[in-house]
Amino acid sequence: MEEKAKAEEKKIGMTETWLRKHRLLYDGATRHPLILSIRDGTINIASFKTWLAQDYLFVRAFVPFSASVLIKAWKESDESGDVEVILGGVASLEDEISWFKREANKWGISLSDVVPQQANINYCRLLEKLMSPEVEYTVAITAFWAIEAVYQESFAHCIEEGSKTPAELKETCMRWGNEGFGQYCQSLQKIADRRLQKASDDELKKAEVMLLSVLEHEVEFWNMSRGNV
Ligand SMILES: Cc1ncc(CO)c(N)n1
Repeated sequence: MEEKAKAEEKKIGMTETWLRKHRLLYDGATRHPLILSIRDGTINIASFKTWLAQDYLFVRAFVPFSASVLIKAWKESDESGDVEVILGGVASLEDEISWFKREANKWGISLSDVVPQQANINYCRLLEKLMSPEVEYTVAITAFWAIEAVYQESFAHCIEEGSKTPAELKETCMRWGNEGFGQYCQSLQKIADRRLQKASDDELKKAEVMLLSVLEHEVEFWNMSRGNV
């Protein structure tokens, strides 16, 4: 059966259909060894610091990307509520950047000296491609949702009952693992599903390929911290 029909029959969204189809890759992105090591308390702090420093650079690039999704929503969306949801995300990035600065300070990391690693450069390049006005809103919002959802699922796993996450890493996990962020991700997923339901086959294909690309970049991003293990 065609995927679109499958999604309609089971009354699940296109994004969920894709996550089931690409389960292995999704688990690779959300249950990475770095995340598992945070959860079981065996994390090497040097790995954490590498991730933190690299993610600060990523989030700086994520700001203009988020703004570009906001512009696409304003121009192309069939529902005005999308703008508010995305605006909420854009607005929270100022606090997020301040948090990265405080957290880096706590760990003795000088952010101005951080050099982006290849996986980070590659991921930021993908964000830049997505900022192009030629990229459809449906494709961009699918990527936006996936990027946020991977962090939500990953860090929520570290604060679940039974996890042995070290106390000094709990705040980091709460940042993306908290319920509010989870609800925000669900709002993004709903928008993506609504758009994908109306999308052409060509757009659907592009969005699915983009989802896979995001997941692959997320795995590579976590892998950067392996240099310290
Ligand atoms: C690499 C990466 N993916 C997703 C997020 C969530 O915004 C982040 N901060 N960094």
